[in-house]
Order: sequence, then structure tokens, then C-alpha cells
Amino acid sequence: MNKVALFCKIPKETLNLFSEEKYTLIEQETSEADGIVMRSMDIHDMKFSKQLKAIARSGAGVNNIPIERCAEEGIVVFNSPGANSNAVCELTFLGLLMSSRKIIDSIDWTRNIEKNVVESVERGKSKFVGPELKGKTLGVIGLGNVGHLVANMGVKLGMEVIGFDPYISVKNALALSWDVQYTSDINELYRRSDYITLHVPYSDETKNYINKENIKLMKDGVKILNLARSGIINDDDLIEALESGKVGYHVSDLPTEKLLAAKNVVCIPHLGGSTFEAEENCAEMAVTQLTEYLERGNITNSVNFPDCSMDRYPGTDRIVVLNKNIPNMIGQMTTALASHNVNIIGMVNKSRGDYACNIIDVVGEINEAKLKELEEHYGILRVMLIRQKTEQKTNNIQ
Ligand SMILES: NC(=O)c1ccc[n+]([C@@H]2O[C@H](COP(=O)([O-])OP(=O)(O)OC[C@H]3O[C@@H](n4cnc5c(N)ncnc54)[C@H](O)[C@@H]3O)[C@@H](O)[C@H]2O)c1
Ligand SMILES: O=C(O)[C@H](O)COP(=O)(O)O
Repeated sequence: MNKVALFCKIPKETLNLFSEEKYTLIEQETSEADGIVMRSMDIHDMKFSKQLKAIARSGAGVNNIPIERCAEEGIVVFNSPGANSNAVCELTFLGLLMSSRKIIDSIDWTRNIEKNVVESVERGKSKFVGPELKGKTLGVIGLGNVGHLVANMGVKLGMEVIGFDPYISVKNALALSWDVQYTSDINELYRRSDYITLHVPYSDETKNYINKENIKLMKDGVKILNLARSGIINDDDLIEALESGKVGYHVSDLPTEKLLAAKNVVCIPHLGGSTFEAEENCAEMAVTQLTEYLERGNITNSVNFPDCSMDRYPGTDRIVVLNKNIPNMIGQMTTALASHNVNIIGMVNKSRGDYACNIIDVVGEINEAKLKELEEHYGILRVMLIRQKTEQKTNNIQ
């Protein structure tokens, strides 16, 4: 029986993916579990138990999870790429309209009209005039699952769209409208855009991505939207530019104390992925990936290990080995298995960056205690045995 800790609410339909015979679910923030399902809570300071094999992030951003430490501890981290991107795209366009048409200020003003509403509206509305989006230039930084949708939507709204993403995937490049102008020079995007929207992950590379220096290159009155992460824009530099009018308006889905107090800023309480559809899509993807790993050892959409899967050879036990991507790992595994008199029937090895995964289907009497010794070898991060007869049951070799 696998134990899964739910750190967040997940839709009822998704809960059904955890069958009662195979899973115990706990609504507790503990790592004393085989798996964790979570959203945006920060777990950088959490100590992980040896039992913990996988973390499923229901959502896209994983800057709240210590990815590298998890890899070193043999914990596979999954996310849900693309599962909430339409929701973010829709909110981005609300953001564009809000930044353009003074919608929030005008609603506040209207709400405070005390008498002669019809007349007051007609007299007062002129102070809320704003530009249309059509014909303006939208700069999209990051053309991933969200960014490419935003860029395409901009085209449909009649905007000139210029996109920047040095690491764009083939899939997203193919999905990009031909009318999106791709640039490899981000300064061109800064210089030309009337609206700039950010859709990049938070990382060492993207921290303070928007700052004093590049704000100088932007058009006067530029509107900047951030539905990605706080920290990608330097708050102090942005606020200074908002004060001077260099930046005309800012919409943030990731509010900070400083932004809440600043002028010409609209803050949304991190609602980008908060639609019924997105929550369901994300949870379903996260849970499916988690159960597939715990029950069959197959890895899809991990952010710290490569995709790795293999159809189960009938009549075999399955051994999953996570290791550092260094020489002689497979040699050590196969030698150890041979010394057990265990025969390898099928095997797959995949590596990405510093880490690798092996799925090995075997026949023969496996001595679990001896198999565990493999974990003592330098570079082996986790060994997991999934028995044939109890295919659904995962035994952590500890
Ligand atoms: N507001 C929300 O609720 C919400 C919802 C989903 C995602 N997000 C945030 O938005 C980010 C993007 O989401 P996504 O689903 O599109 O992720 P994604 O991984 O599909 O796309 C990110 C894109 O950014 C690009 N990129 C990385 N570094 C870059 C750089 N230095 N310059 C330009 N491009 C760069 C990547 O190549 C990739 O194409 C997430 O990491 C998350 O932090 C927020
Ligand atoms: O990265 C994401 O997917 C979004 O920021 C949504 O986060 P949430 O699941 O906490 O709403």
C-alpha cells in the first residue's frame, strides 16, 4: 500500500485515480509518505524522509521545490506542463485590457458614485479613456506552454506580436502563429513593445530579468504584465519606473508588499491557474504521473529525471534504479544482479543532464536485502523493487 500526502485540495474526480486497494491518502504536510501531491507551497526547508519517492506538482512552476536536492535523494519531481496554460492565457488578456483601459480604477470610481448615476457616468467617463490593443505591439518573453498561446491570442486580437525565447521547444515553435515575429534580440522586443508580458520560469537566469537597465530601453508608458513569478521583475526598479511614468501600468498575478503599495499597479492573488478546468487538468496529470511511477516505475514529465518508460515484460519483477549520470553505473547494476543469479529480460536506460533512470525487468529470486546494497554504491540514488505478483504494490528497498 502506497501512502500519498496531499498538500493541496484536489478535485474529487481526481481522487478516484487513487484506488483504495493501492493507496492510503493523508491530508497532512509530511514527507513520511511514498508520494506528495502539492501546488505552490514552498518546501525548500522541508526535510524528506527516506520513504519519499516522488513529488507531483499540480501546476507548472517548480521554483517552490528543491529540485536538485530531490534528485540527489532519489526523489522524482513531476509537474503538469501545459495543464493550466489556457487559464493563464485568458487571465493575461484580461491583464492587457486592465492595463490599457483603466478598468479597475473606473470600476472603483463608479462604485463610489453616490447620486445621479447616469449623469455622473457620462460626465466622468472621459478620464478613463485608453488605447485599444489592436495595432499595438505585444512583446512576449518566454514562448512555452503559456507564452505561445498568449502570442497567438495577440495575433488574433490584431496586435503585432514579437516573441523571445532562446530555448523554445520544437513543439511550441510549431504551434506558434506564423504572424508572430520571433526575435533572438531581446532588446528589440524591449524597444518595440507597447505591452510586455512575461512567461518564463523563475530561475537564477531569470531573477531580476526586468530591471533598471532594460526598462530604460522600453517605450515610455510601456505596460508590463507578470503572470509568471515574483522576483523575475526587480520590484524597486519597476516601482521607480512607475513613479516616473516610464512604465505606464503593471499587472501582477504575483503580488508583493511593495507592489501592493505602488501606484498604477493591479494585483491579482495568483489566480492564473485557478479555473475549474485548469485545476482538474493539473491534478489529473500530476496524479497520473505519480501513480504510474509508484506502480510501474515509468517516468513522464519529471523536472529532475529523464522521461523513462518500458512496457512490462510478462512474468518479471521490476527494478527501478535512479543514479547520477556518471560512468560505470550500468556495469555496477548488472554485476550486482548477476551475483544474485537474476536474469535481465528487458532494460531501458535514459539520462538527462546529471541524472539517469534505469528500468530493469528481471526473473530470478531477488534477495531484497542484497539488492539494497546497490544503494550503497557511489552514484546510485535509489533502488526500487516492484514485484510481479504485487505489481500495484511498490516496495522501497531500505
Ligand atoms: N500565474 C499562474 O498561476 C501561473 C500558471 C502557470 C505558470 N506560471 C508561471 O509561468 C511560467 C511559465 O509557464 P509555462 O507553463 O509556459 O512554462 P513552460 O516551461 O512551458 O515555458 C517556459 C518557457 O520559458 C522559456 N525560457 C526559459 N528561460 C528563458 C529565458 N531566460 N528567456 C526567455 N525564455 C525563457 C522556456 O524556453 C520555455 O519555453 C511557469 O514557470 C510558472 O512560474 C504561472
Ligand atoms: O506554476 C503554476 O502552475 C501556477 O503558478 C499556479 O500555481 P498554483 O497551482 O499554486 O495556483
